[in-house]
Amino acid sequence: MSLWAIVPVKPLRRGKSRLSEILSEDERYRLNYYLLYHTIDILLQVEAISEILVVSRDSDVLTISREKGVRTVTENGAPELNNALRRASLFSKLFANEGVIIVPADLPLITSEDVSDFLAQRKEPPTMVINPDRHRMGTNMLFLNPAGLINFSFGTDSFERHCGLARQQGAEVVVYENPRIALDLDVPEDYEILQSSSVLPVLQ
Ligand SMILES: Nc1nc2c(ncn2[C@@H]2O[C@H](COP(=O)(O)OP(=O)(O)OP(=O)(O)O)[C@@H](O)[C@H]2O)c(=O)[nH]1
Ligand SMILES: C=C(OP(=O)(O)O)C(=O)O
Repeated sequence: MSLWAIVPVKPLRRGKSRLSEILSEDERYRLNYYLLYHTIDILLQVEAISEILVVSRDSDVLTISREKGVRTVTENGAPELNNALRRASLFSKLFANEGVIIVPADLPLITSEDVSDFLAQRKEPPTMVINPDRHRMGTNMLFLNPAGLINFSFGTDSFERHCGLARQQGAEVVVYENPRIALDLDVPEDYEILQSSSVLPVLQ
């Protein structure tokens, strides 16, 4: 039995561009580097996850990930999150007979217990577990079983869209709302919330 985690990662010098008002390019690079390590370290501790797959077009991201002992897939085609996830999913669904969990690398507060608790919500397939962002608009964590249950549709207002797509497939949808999973680091306001929780030592 096999449950795969897929982690999409933008090039370290390009990711978190919406923070460019408050962080220099070097600071954003260091932040992205920290978030990549943090995400892999957390996922390595989650017992229910059998394989971790990082998808990126950045050779440094792929090298770091392999050094940490996780699988990688090189993104191809137009640089876009749903394309990258589709490619990783094509590979993982050959093996992931217990489904896939999508974990964006910009959830700085998550712990391995949060991921385990999220996965504990899964039902018999077809099923989807989803944790929206703190505005209940975006999608911050997604579990699908079977792995190809829906076509990924990340982007503006993806929370309701992902729920609708899964229901169209007759899947049982569980909405899980853990506030740590709900905090993704997108805009300066998110960064201010994080600074007050002292979880980003690399930039302090
Ligand atoms: N492989 C891959 N990952 C992506 C791509 N776009 C976003 N991601 C990753 O998907 C997750 C969520 O992305 P966003 O919240 O949009 O973060 P971001 O793209 O770094 O942020 P901005 O540059 O501010 O738009 C992060 O782990 C990103 O690194 C992409 O085109 N390819
Ligand atoms: C891509 C998404 O969000 P963001 O880029 O705002 O993190 C999403 O939630 O579907």
